[in-house]
Amino acid sequence: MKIGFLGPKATFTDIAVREMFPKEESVPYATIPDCFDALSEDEIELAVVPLENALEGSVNITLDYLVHEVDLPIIAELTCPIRQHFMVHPENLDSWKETERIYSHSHAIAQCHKFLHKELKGIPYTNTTSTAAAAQFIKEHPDMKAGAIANELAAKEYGLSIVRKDVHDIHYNHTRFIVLSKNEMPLSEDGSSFKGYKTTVMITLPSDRAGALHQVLSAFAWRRLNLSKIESRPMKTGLGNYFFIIDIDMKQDEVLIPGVVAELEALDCKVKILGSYPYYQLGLEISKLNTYL
Ligand SMILES: O=C(O)C(=O)C[C@]1(C(=O)O)C=C[C@@H](O)C=C1
Repeated sequence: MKIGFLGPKATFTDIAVREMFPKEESVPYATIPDCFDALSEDEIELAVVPLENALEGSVNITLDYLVHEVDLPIIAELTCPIRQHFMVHPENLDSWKETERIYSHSHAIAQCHKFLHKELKGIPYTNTTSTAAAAQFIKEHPDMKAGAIANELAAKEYGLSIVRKDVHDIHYNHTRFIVLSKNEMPLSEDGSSFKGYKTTVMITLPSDRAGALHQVLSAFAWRRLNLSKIESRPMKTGLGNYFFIIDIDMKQDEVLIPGVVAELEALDCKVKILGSYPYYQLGLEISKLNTYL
């Protein structure tokens, strides 16, 4: 089975894939849309992309592609701990305090705001397509006074020196990744990483109706359906038009979820189920990193 992921080698997404699918072939793609396209065009059977970080919130490009650009179901969700480190080219190790530019994924930069403000105040950032892309760039530019924020595997993969470890603002830093596939794929319910099932729905409210969101939420509430996430995003059809993404804390059944969908449709809402899938909490053991190289 071929699995596409946000690359290059040694992104956090790559680590999530290695943890969840250790025996499968994996293929890096430069951007999140490239992963979606590769799956749509059957170059790969699964795609793994980041969805949400505990400190920085949703990865909007993933949400927007899921809703506006493709029709690909979510078949699993993987949550991984995220540890960010600041690294430079080994040739610049002694002079790292003279860093003139910091490279990383925008989410990673935002997760390390306190460190950057305190130790590298005022140094400009350049956003890259992933943390590992930043590490690769630093490897290829020893002549530049630059550093990257990335993980330990990336430091090893691209031969960089970590000068500050664990520079993310808050200890509890996790990112959720989603696995997409055109085909149903039985995934294991054994082992301690399996945590349960979720169903994700996208809901568009009828325009300008007072109390519409309240009615939507009560359709879930009186059925005692537990919601673990509710998020709104612009419809891209004009200011003030939003859709909602709601995670229901259960597997799709034959009664409650079809009931909620029918009730919402009767309220003139548009409802689309984006997936009903198992979710996993992966613990990244640092000792395992060496086996990935
Ligand atoms: O750049 C990476 O390493 C990724 O896998 C992407 C990503 C993200 O998009 O949030 C994943 C985890 C971290 O939160 C930072 C970056």
